[in-house]
Amino acid sequence: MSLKIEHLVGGYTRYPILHDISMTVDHGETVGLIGLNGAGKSTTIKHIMGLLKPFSGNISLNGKKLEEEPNEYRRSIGYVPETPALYEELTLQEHINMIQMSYDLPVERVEKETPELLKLFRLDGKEDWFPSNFSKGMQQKVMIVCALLTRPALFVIDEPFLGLDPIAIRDLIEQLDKQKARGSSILMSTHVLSTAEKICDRFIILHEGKVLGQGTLEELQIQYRMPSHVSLDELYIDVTGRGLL
Ligand SMILES: Nc1ncnc2c1ncn2[C@@H]1O[C@H](COP(=O)(O)OP(=O)(O)OP(=O)(O)O)[C@@H](O)[C@H]1O
Repeated sequence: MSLKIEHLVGGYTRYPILHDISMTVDHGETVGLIGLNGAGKSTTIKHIMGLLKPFSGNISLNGKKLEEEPNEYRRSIGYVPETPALYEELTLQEHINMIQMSYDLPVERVEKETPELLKLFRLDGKEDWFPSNFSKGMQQKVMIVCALLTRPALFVIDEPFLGLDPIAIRDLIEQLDKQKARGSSILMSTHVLSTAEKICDRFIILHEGKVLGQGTLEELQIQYRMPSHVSLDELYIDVTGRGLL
């Protein structure tokens, strides 16, 4: 699955937040979307998810825009938002059942994988509980389990590491690796650059609604004339610092 964003101008009101954003996430690739608070990461993700309409520009999955094949487009993406969105009146098991039905997932596979994933994320035994009463990190895990069950072609994950404990982060990374080995692509926004450096193939640096740079760490080091020992953290602070001047 490849995601292509071309010359996206977008935002919430008539004043654009994103200015001429172009980027791609290729088949089987993990791309890190990084940028300061307010840079436009979540806004970009909301446009990809079709929650906001572009003022101009195109967003396509395997060449198809959301308007062309809305169901196929939406089913191809597993979205884990920054703020978990759960149904107050549904139990954990009912959330799983709803995902199975709405994505028309094979029942046997869901019945086999659900206990494994719930155990992995230490949510086992809580099937009859209401996730709306869970802690923020536990709610995030419910969203992650639901997204993993759908085996999407593209994972879009907003700030995956902020609410999770270190064991859950390790387990999430392992699960994403497995999905990637099956050919899924991953786009994640994150501030945790040391982890992003380990797991992302490429990075897109957003700054004030514009793409300041993109590429592998090596390509960014060359682009910004920095030595090869410079970490993503150091590079990012230097580059965004220059952008702020
Ligand atoms: N619902 C909204 N309505 C109007 N403007 C918004 C809304 N949400 C965000 N913005 C504005 O859009 C800009 C980009 O915000 P966005 O949430 O995309 O940043 P971000 O890069 O995800 O930041 P963070 O790292 O803090 O999550 C900010 O100036 C913000 O004030």
